[in-house]
Amino acid sequence: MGNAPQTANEDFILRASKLTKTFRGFTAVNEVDINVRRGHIHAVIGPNGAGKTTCFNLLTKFLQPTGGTIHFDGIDITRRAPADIARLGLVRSFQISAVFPQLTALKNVRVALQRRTRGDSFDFWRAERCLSALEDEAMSLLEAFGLSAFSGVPAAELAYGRKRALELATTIAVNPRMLLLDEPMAGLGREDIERVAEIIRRIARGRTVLMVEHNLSVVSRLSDHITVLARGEVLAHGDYATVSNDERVIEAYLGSAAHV
Ligand SMILES: Nc1ncnc2c1ncn2[C@@H]1O[C@H](COP(=O)(O)OP(=O)(O)OP(=O)(O)O)[C@@H](O)[C@H]1O
Repeated sequence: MGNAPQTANEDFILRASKLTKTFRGFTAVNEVDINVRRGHIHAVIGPNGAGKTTCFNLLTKFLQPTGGTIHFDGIDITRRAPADIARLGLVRSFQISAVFPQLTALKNVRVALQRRTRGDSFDFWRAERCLSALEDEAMSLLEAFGLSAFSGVPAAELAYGRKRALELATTIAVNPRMLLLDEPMAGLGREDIERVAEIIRRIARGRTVLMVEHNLSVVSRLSDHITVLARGEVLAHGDYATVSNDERVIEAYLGSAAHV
């Protein structure tokens, strides 16, 4: 379907329209439309310098757009602050999680669960007794993320892939409606990639995921819908078969290290 227009009555949880970002006269993102369907895993891909990271930072409100609008579940969030949209349920990985290296995996998840029930602020003076009430829930989250054997291990001592899994577990603990992941596979070896891909698949049950990802093999297996950016503009969108057969996409990737 390439660049076919998307109709207004489809159930999009996130809608970015004509999103634009200019840095001192250089337009890094130019009138980009991204519509993310509720319950989908949506990937944003593109060759180096395409504007993916800038787009991600615009959607998570870490950057203010020069132009365009962003709606989350019908609410105009174009001018909202990151913490504000996190409260609405649109959460960037590692925005909330902040894994504490000296705390065990279990304590990290427990603190994150406490945060869900108490909102944004930590209250370290809360009785240890109260935190213990969340122990069972924390253990089952660790189990879901393949970390139960590491519950007593300080986060700092976990292998890289497991640390990534813990970060995702603490993000999910706050129960976001939509999760935005910035290159979740970056720096991971083959085995960890499989593990994290499975975690993302599980996370996506019952919520929406948008990810910027370089690993096209992962994108092809995980994504329901893909937006391809090149030179700050949307080149194509659709499922993997559609975009990977698009002449303009193939051309944009030629000469870059990755091929679709
Ligand atoms: N703060 C900034 N100031 C000036 N130019 C910027 C800034 N941030 C990004 N750019 C430029 O905008 C363009 C898009 O960058 P961006 O990092 O969004 O691309 P990307 O698709 O994420 O690239 P990569 O895959 O290499 O990470 C690049 O030309 C980059 O140099």
